[in-house]
Amino acid sequence: MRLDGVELYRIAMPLVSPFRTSFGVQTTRDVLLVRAVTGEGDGWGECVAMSAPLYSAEYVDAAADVIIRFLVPALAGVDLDVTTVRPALDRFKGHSMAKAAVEMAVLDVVLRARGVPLAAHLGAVRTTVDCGVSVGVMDTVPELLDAVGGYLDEGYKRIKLKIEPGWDVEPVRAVRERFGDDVALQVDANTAYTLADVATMVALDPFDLLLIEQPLPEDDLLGHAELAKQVDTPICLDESITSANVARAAIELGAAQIVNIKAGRVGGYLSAVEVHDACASRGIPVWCGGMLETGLGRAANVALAAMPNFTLPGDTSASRRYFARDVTEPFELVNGTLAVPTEPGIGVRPHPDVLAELTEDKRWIPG
Ligand SMILES: CC(=O)N[C@@H](Cc1ccc2ccccc2c1)C(=O)O
Ligand SMILES: [Mg+2]
Repeated sequence: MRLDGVELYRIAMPLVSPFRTSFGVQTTRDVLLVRAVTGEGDGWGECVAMSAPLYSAEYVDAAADVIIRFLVPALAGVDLDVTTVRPALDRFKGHSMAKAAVEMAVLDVVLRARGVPLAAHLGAVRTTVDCGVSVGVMDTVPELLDAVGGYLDEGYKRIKLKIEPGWDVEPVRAVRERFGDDVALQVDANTAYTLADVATMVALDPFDLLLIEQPLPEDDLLGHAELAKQVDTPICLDESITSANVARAAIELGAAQIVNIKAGRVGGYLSAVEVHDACASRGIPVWCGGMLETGLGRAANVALAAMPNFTLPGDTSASRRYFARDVTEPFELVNGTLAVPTEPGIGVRPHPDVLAELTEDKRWIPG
């Protein structure tokens, strides 16, 4: 299968409510979609980078540039297949989210042509995945409790609270006091603390959290290993885990007892499988992280989250958690789960009218 070319779509998706984390507030999702066109059909990929390099070093304009300048040209003349796309892209350093978007589009077009669902290709063992929800930093505790109550009423199986210095122990205590000890509860600091804050992390121990996600900077594996010795709550890494090699190192160092897997962060869904396998062979449970994806990335994430070692609820929330209207048919929560797509490839497509309405820029790159 040869690549005729790639169409890039830049779409702006307003969020249903501002989403605040330790690295800033988001009100709109700035999305880059990749449509791979071949003689046997087309496939869709989604780049999960943000507008600015706040979560990681990548940002949308840079992803578009590296796709146009290097990644699409690298696929010219390649016989597109699930085994040829990564070697063609891996010549280039970094730009994991850009690579993941291109790889996802190629996986989609190839698997659609073969009539194989992505979930089947990845080795899914479930037909539904348990869903958690990520709750932003709020202005007041009452506001937070209202938001958490609403998500619990919707059926989410796990609550994740964003924390940062000054908004950590108090909101966690308030949620425990209001909703009890049985609610599955975890926190995500997005690298906002240092080892000097160990007392704050220890102060979270009494609340029986499932995990503390990425408390320290993404390059501080030894710091996380030291912190893990001083706190009872398991340490989960997100930003730090950029490949299966780093996952193995983090686990060996005792820096991660749990891993959040995001295909975009590790360079694609095939790399995500490698991270899954590296964790599984070391008895480290994983869960599927979220980057406020549209239904396209959400479909692929749900397929990934159906793999055996994804044993904790992920951030694969319903479309309505973020968007009043998704570019695809919305993913709806049913008894706290999302259904794994069963159609070939990623199993979903953008609705043409919605895509046209949301598209701010479109660009064709010949293969
Ligand atoms: C669901 C969740 O908490 N995701 C990320 C953080 C995050 C937060 C906000 C975002 C806004 C735009 C794009 C990506 C984003 C990622 C995390 O687990 O660390
Ligand atoms: Mg995180």
